[in-house]
Amino acid sequence: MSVEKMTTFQLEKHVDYIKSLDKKADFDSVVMEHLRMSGAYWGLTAMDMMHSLDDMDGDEIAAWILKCQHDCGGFGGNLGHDPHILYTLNAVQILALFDKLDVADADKIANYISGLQKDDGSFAGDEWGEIDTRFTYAAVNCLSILKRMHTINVQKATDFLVRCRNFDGGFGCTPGGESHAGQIFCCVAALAIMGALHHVDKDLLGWWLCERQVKAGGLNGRPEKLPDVCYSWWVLSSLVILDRAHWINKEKLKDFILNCQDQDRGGISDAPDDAVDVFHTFFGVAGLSLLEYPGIKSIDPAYALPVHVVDRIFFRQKC
Ligand SMILES: CN(C(=O)[C@H](Cc1cnc[nH]1)NC(=O)OCc1ccccc1)[C@@H](Cc1ccccc1)C(=O)N[C@@H](Cc1c[nH]c2ccccc12)C(=O)NO
Ligand SMILES: [Zn+2]
Repeated sequence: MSVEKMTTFQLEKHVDYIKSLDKKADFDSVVMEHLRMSGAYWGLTAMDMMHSLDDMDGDEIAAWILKCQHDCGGFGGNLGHDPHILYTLNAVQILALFDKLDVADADKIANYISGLQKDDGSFAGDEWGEIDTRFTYAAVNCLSILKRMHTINVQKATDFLVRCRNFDGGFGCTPGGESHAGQIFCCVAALAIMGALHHVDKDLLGWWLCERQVKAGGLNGRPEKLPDVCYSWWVLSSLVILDRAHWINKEKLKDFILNCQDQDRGGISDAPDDAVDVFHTFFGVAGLSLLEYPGIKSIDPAYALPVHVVDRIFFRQKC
């Protein structure tokens, strides 16, 4: 049994790592260029959880986001990139972080998203028509934040997700698709936002999810796979929504995530001693947040936004 170096959360190092990203023009930033909107959402949400969103220029970022919007209402992953439902969600999430939802035309965005819903209740990701439960989650999260849920057929959206339920209690990307932690998160979170969690067998799915924890403490995405920090989010957020989070060993998961930090340069990787990236840094901080690690703001397990942001959206007193 190797003695893992016991470590604490290196908050300041992770803040500096994320701030350094914008200036880098290395391989990663080129490869990730088409999903820069997602990268911005991961980095900025992590910054807010670490009490450092004020270090970022919200006005400059909001201006860039609006330049990524097309006439159809959808947002692309970067300037000049085609609109897609995933980046439209990320754009709206970032505006919510900065309390700048007022700069978005909610009706125009809702029109884009509702136009992607099919007769069977499913959602396409864009005009090319790929169907995936990820896109239902993106549609439902985004429209809920914009208060435009009435622009889609919620009952048919729910019926499609139920048709994607498997015998193991999990969900796949389409009916008959095998259960995968990422798809399970999307379906469980979307059902929670639509108030339809009664369609989920919490004990059956809770068992499948807690079985994702390996001896080393980390969580994997499917049976027999290696543990990966991002599954700390996909699996644990689903368990929190199903009220079964106490079925895993939280202490061992916390140590696994802390062990994936780069102690010197900051950032969190998918597994110990791997290269860090902004994606796993976000999902590592979000996992620690769900584990109620001291000094990290709470994150909402369904909206994937800090709780104070979700509260501001839904409970702001209209003066
Ligand atoms: C395109 N992506 C992936 O395929 C990652 C790759 C990976 C990371 N660790 C193990 N594999 N896989 C991934 O996100 O799988 C989780 C998943 C799968 C399907 C549905 C939802 C989540 C990553 C980017 C990436 C690529 C390569 C290495 C690290 C990060 C990615 O953008 N994932 C998306 C997953 C996703 C796509 N659509 C979504 C809709 C809602 C929620 C999540 C997503 C995301 O988390 N957006 O916020
Ligand atoms: Zn991962």
